[in-house]
Amino acid sequence: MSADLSAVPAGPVTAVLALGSNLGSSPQILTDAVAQLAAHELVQVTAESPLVVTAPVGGPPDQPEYLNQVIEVRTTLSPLGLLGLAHQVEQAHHRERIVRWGPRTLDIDIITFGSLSSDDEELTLPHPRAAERAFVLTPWSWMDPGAFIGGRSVFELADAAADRGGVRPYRAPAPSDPAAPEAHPVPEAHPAPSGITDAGAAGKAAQS
Ligand SMILES: Nc1ncnc2c1ncn2[C@@H]1O[C@H](COP(=O)(O)OP(=O)(O)OP(=O)(O)O)[C@@H](O)[C@H]1O
Ligand SMILES: Nc1nc2c(c(=O)[nH]1)N=C(CO)CN2
Repeated sequence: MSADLSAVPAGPVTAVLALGSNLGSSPQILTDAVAQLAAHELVQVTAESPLVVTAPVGGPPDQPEYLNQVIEVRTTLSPLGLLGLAHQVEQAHHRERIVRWGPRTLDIDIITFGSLSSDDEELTLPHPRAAERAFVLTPWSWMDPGAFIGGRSVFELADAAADRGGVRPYRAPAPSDPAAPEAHPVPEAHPAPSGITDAGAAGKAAQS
């Protein structure tokens, strides 16, 4: 399939994004990331799932649990423009790619972009592993119980996913809660995240 991933859509397209973090102050990182995506003039965040705590799937066995969330956006960015924006937001949170499926401050995957299909390695749509990941499907089904991916019900896929038992709702700790989890330490000291700009987002067009 060869979709034109740089094409700016004629009108707003609904896309589903999955966010994950297991290094640093994950609840704050996800909150900031959604705000940074929403701050782009060509992106509107139209729905947000609850946060979920999830057991790591793949990668190093000793990595911390993840905090995951799924959001829906309406955008007039091109598919690659939206990917570029996702990468900018990841970089603002010092995402490093060291080990495949290794721990990260922030990961943003594009799960669907309208009804687009793409087998391009740079941007595969729908996301090739989303339909088997409860850490994506469960929060997505809570946000939108009628959602489909690849013609299949997200709700039913979540129920069938091998990692479904590793997903639970996130409960924000009360400030005085002795069980409040520590933020997962990030290996190196990093400067505060910088603001997100349009600079790297391809396919930018005037809002329609
Ligand atoms: N649907 C997609 N969403 C995000 N990135 C994608 C997608 N399809 C392909 N990619 C490409 O995958 C590359 C690797 O992405 P990343 O390092 O975030 O993978 P990952 O999140 O660790 O693993 P996984 O792809 O299994 O979720 C990116 O540079 C990007 O170009
Ligand atoms: N629980 C969980 N496991 C993962 C996650 C994630 O976000 N949550 N992301 C991965 C690569 O994208 C690999 N494994």
